[in-house]
Amino acid sequence: MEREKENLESLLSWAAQLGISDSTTRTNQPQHSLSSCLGSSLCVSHFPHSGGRGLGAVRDIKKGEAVLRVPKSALITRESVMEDKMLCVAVSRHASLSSVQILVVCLLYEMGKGKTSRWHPYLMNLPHTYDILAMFGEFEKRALQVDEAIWGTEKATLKAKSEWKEAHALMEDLMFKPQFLKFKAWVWAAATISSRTLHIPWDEAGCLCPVGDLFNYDAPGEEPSGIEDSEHLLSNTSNPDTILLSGDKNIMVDADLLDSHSQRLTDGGFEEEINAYCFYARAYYKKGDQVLLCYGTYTNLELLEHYGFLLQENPNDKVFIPLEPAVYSSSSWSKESLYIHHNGKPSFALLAALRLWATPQNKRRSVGHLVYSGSQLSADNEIFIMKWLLKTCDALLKNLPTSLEEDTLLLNAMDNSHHFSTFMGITNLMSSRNEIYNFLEGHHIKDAHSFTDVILSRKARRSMDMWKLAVQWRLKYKKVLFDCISYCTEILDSFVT
Ligand SMILES: C[S@@+](CC[C@H](N)C(=O)[O-])C[C@H]1O[C@@H](n2cnc3c(N)ncnc32)[C@H](O)[C@@H]1O
Repeated sequence: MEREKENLESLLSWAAQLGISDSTTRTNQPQHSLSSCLGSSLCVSHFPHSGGRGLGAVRDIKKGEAVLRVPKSALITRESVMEDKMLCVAVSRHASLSSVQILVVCLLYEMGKGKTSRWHPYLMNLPHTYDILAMFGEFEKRALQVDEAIWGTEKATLKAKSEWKEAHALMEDLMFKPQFLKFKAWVWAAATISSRTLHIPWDEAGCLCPVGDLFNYDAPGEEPSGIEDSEHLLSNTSNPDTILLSGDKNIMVDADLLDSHSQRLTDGGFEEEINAYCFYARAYYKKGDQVLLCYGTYTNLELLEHYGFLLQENPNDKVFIPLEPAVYSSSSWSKESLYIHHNGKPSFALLAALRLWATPQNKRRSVGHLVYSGSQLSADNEIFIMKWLLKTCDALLKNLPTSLEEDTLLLNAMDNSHHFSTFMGITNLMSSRNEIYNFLEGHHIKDAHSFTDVILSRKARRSMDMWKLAVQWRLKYKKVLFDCISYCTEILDSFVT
């Protein structure tokens, strides 16, 4: 704890010397006299329920106010790390590596320099572990229960493994110490890059931004000009003028639509004129509030994949349900647009595609204009698709190994796991306990005489943290299906009365 505090203090005074500042007066000048780059607008604080370490407001802050500036010279980019000639020459011999793989190698290279790294105070403050999907072991992966999420985890692990293997020769050329050559080191560095880089216009790999990467995440709101409208536009424009938003989440939208709503998906950006990364308040904050940053639009599974957390209330969460091939082929909606919203309502495109699919083939052309405007076609058509949706969601829920109630109980047990006997006591109330046995077996506590004496090892604790994320994710998934059933029931009832 004491060490953490010291590390943070050196980060903040080092940052002041580099010209990083939260002061409202604009200067990129180093502030040698200051012991901290913060204090005018922000301070580092702990927010246990929304991200842990983060940035809090030290005064009331207005929406749109500048809250932090980080000069270009402080950023870790491929370009800045490759000022090191040896690294630059070695990288040039491995042209097939992606920009992100090279940035991961750059980070490990700087870590290997220890105290001689120019970013040492920053590197000392990086998290030691991450709970991203690629870190999930077999047990945590299975705990997700839903095929789509299990495949996502497998894909993330395979991707990390193959990227590490491809970069191995470069890391050997650079004579990395054995601990930096390990897969574990690679996953740590790749997770750091995935969860902390910010967009810069000159390098698709992005940058690590000291102090700027202490902002925790806030989801973009549920504005009517959001993705739902964008989907609508996409499938109706023959040649959409597409742009790319939010890092590697390739959401294509009509540029005119975006301009017209002047929607800002992030609250920070690199500003050429002042050669610095600048951050602006995305909301009004009272003194003491956490000041948040929107990194982009993510579902909970994507948040788990890239950042290792999920949101209890995520307006951008989606649940995909299995659809018959004929649903996809009956309309031009993209597969990605056919989902159930976080609140249980089917997406505009899903409703439209189902309405069309439930229409006899020879009548589809004549109702096309109604479908694309979001109108119901007939009472029979609407009742049919609502019954179909309800049945599909119900079957999905029934096929999962645990119920919504059991997951709620399990999460409650996990929240009390500091007393292991309490954890066991609560889980005794669950009807299916296979998962509990697997956890106990995996961590050699199955045969403990008394659970009162059990203290979880560090490994078991980490596994429980990831298991908890998996249970939170599947519970959210189940809630969405459950809410969709309620939505369908309500619509069906409205036809009866
Ligand atoms: C850019 S860092 C933010 C600062 C970070 N909390 C730290 O201590 O360094 C992003 C990481 O913070 C955590 N995080 C950010 N926003 C969060 C939120 N709303 N809820 C939970 N964790 C969050 C996640 O671990 C994520 O990978």
